[in-house]
Amino acid sequence: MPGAADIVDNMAFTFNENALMMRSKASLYSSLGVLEGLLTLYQNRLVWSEMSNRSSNQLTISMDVLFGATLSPPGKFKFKSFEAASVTNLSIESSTHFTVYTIMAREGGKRPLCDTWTFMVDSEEESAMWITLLRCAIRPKLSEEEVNVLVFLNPVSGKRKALKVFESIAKPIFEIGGTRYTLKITQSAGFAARFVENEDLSAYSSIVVVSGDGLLHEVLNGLLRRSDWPKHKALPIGVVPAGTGNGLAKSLDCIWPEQAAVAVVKAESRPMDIMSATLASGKTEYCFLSLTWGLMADIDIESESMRWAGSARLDLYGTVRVMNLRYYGGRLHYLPATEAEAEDSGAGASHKPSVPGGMVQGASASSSIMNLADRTNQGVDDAWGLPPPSFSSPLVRHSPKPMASQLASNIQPAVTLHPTLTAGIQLPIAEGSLPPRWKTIEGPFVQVIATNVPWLATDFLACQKTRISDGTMDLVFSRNVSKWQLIPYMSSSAKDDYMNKDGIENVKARAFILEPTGLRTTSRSESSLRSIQHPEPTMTDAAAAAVRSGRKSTSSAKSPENGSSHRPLSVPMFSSLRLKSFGKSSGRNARSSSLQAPVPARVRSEAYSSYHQQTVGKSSSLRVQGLTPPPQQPGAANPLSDACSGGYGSAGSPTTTKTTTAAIVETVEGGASAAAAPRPPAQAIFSLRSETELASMSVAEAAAQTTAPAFATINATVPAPRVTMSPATTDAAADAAKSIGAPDGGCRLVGEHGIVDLDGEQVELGPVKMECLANLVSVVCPPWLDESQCARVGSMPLPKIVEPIKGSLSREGSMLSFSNI
Ligand SMILES: Nc1ncnc2c1ncn2[C@@H]1O[C@H](COP(=O)(O)OP(=O)(O)OP(=O)(O)O)[C@@H](O)[C@H]1O
Repeated sequence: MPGAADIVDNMAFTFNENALMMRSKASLYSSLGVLEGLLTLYQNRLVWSEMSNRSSNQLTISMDVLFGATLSPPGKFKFKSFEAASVTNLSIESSTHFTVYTIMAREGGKRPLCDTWTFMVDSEEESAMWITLLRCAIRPKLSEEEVNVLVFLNPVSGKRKALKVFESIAKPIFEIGGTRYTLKITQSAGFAARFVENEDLSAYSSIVVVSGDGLLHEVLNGLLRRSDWPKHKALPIGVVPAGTGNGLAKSLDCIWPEQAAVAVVKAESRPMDIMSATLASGKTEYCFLSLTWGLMADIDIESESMRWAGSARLDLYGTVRVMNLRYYGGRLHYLPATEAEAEDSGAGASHKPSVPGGMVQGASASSSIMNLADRTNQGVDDAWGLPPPSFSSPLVRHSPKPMASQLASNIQPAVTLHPTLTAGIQLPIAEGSLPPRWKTIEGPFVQVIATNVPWLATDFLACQKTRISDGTMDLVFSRNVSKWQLIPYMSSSAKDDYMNKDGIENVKARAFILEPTGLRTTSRSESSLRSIQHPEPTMTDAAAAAVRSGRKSTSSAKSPENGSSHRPLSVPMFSSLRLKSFGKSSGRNARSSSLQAPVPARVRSEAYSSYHQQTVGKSSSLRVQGLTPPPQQPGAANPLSDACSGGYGSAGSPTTTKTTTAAIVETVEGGASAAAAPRPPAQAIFSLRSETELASMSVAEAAAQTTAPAFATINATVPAPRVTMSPATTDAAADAAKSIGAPDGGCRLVGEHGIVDLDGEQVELGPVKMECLANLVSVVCPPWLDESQCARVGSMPLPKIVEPIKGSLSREGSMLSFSNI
């Protein structure tokens, strides 16, 4: 029977950018019993291979689906929930066993599958090291010490279940994933905004809300009101959905709280545009979701009193409103996106978000985590009956398929938009006064939606082709349309091909100005529509307040002019204009803005890279514009004004906001790359020499000679980042390493990104490696760790010697292949 060493000796592996981080013998708890094997951690996957004469099962877990690692008690455990798993496993201080946690998306929007895999290694130290390195691999951008997530929880979100969602799902997932957090339960509306506006945020690595879109809107605006906001623009912001509409979470394909919590653990982010809207009062609000005027805003705001119905309130009241359509007088001026912009964002775009890798989807609070034994060979029907996606039969390597939403990882920054697209345009807009390329559409309108995301609520697909970081927004509007034409659009069955047909018009725009003329009618008869073409807008606060409180008196009044069901209102009546998400909370915000707003009966809005909340402007009293950057400290760089130098429609520096794969948002000046830029690789202290070479020289000599990267000289036996040295040389090695600044603990860095000569072909080597000389266990020092952090990893108690890795390189494809098992 071949031993482990024989098997490993005969391994042939294809070397690619997937760097090896650790490998040791490990037994896997499975339905077949405890199987002996070899566990290998690569940067992008965890591979376990059985070492047995009888069978040679193999398990490959992609890092995309792996979100946690904890010590665990001996034996095979079946957990009923994340909470149970965390309570049991996190109380363990040392063990030779550890468990890894996976989560995978399922088709059809079903609750994701969660799973656990338990391994046994030779020593407690080795087990601890596995946990450390697994967590490094799961969240490659941040060390555990750097993570401190500021969590705001709105206890009154949605059906008031946010606390339960947090306690039973998010919190245990954070803990399992080694993610420190600071929880703030909001005491009132405005609590979170005040906190982020005034408190020192330097201790936090990201901000996450457990709520709907409304609280996120609050947080974004609080953040952008800070005088030092540019300092925080790269702070990721995310949402664990627990609200009513949850439009952002849906648009990010992250509607299950588990998915969102896992995304937070992984600390990955993606860019997102922001829309700025300036109210008539001069107050600027930032939105990440949409701006609605007319039908949608009415539904949202006027159904506030039906919050008890959860998200159904939007459907229920939506039906009422569609059956009793209102028509609003107004003009919509917009700057169309250029053909190139429209092509970039529209053609072939999916409503599925593009999400960097690593986003995984989760399970429910009531779901339980089960062991392999409970799942193997079970069907997919059982949410926990994972048909072992990663537990394959011999010779069939199975890599769990990344979730469907993991599309392009190279999210492009938002297209540069000029923050002065509407500057210089005077309101009211006189005939011919708009700059070139601007277009005007006359109302009356049933609705105008400016959307930055496809979904405004979990069941309302507003515009399938909208993309959250293309630097443009989609205007979707309806004018002379009947309720019957609207129904298909209002249902979630609306697809792209529905646009620009049957009364649903859609254009891509870079900026727009909405100029309500002050009238609302419930009739679409020609005479009614004609009669409101040129109303005399006047506005009183009382009337605005009536609108904002959703009273319908004005809309139902008879026209004194023609006796039809509409009439020019005694005071102009405007639809709600909502900034924010399709949630009620935003309505409150919107209303308060409106109340303070003076008369101007125009709305001006501009997305330069907008946060888009379903922002609001309820009524003529709102004026929305996207031009005013948040106040800044003197001398501070202002990405908004810096980008203002061109004329109308000209491009300037991109100003974007980022969100996570799941839900994380962060502002970035100059595009996604600024925030996404990897940390510089750790400094190379040693270069790696071939085994033979090192064996023939003393450690001190080797240390002295290997101060420069020398991967080009390395031959094909090198990719296993380890060399064999006798224990006698260990102390000397440690001393030598210390003398040139290598970390304590017998570990040293052995190189940085470099090139190896592989069968005559130059192959790029992965990240910096750290070699632990003391016991020949090699780990890769991830590029995001600096030298001292590597030292910390290296100084951990190290496992016993594991089998040396030998073998030869071959280029037989991109995946690791085992030739002999
Ligand atoms: N403790 C609190 N009491 C009352 N209101 C609060 C509190 N905390 C936050 N709010 C406000 O509640 C509003 C509702 O927000 P949230 O978005 O969380 O829920 P939702 O409206 O049900 O969901 P969605 O916005 O997705 O439809 C927010 O605008 C926020 O300002």
